[in-house]
Amino acid sequence: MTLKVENLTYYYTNPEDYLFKEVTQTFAKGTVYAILGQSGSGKTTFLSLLAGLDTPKSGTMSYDDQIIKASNLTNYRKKTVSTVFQAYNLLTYMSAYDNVKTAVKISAVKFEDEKAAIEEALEKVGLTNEMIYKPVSKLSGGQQQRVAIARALVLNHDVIIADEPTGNLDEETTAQIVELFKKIAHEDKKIVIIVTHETEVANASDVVYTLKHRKFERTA
Ligand SMILES: Nc1ncnc2c1ncn2[C@@H]1O[C@H](COP(=O)(O)OP(=O)(O)OP(=O)(O)O)[C@@H](O)[C@H]1O
Repeated sequence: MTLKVENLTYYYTNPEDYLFKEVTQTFAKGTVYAILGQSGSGKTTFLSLLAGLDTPKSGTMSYDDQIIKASNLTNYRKKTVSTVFQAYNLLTYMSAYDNVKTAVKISAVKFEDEKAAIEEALEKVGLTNEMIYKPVSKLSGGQQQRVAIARALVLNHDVIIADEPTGNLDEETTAQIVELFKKIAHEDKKIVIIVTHETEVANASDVVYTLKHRKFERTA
């Protein structure tokens, strides 16, 4: 399983003001990738292409050697990719359990034992039984991000994309969340791609790309 981009080019309005041009990269399962780059360099834009939220101006993206066409993006988002954001984006008046359950409901995926699947995802990210049934607003930032990660995991998609997932967290919690992403990639054989501006996150990742001068370079 690999996610590949080939000759990917993107600009918002003016082709000469491209953010990146003809980028070719392969993302393999079992690996955590960090994408570094200065503010405004285009990291979030690149992630939005990988997440199937936007289409490139030219070039292709493929998963498992199948080109993902614009007409297939909805399917790709439903079946292959899940996202985690800096701001957690949880329904804070609901419990962790209900947040994950809501994602399952929206996806329309049917589990044989839905409760067990939701509890398993929440347990995997290190939340105790006591934590998962109280309102998310009563959890710490790190715990809330774990809920968001469980929500991304429950559908068992192959690609997990995270945009500054530790941007609101202290150093120690950041290290724990990065360890969690590594466990997910290494043990569950997922592709994990993290946009970050934190060198500690990059240092802990398996592969680092830096978007600099409108080019991607492997820097670790
Ligand atoms: N919808 C949009 N329309 C036009 N320009 C945009 C749009 N979204 C972003 N941009 C511009 O594209 C450039 C790249 O933005 P992007 O958010 O991808 O950068 P980034 O590297 O993720 O930045 P940061 O680290 O600050 O989040 C910026 O100059 C931004 O102003």
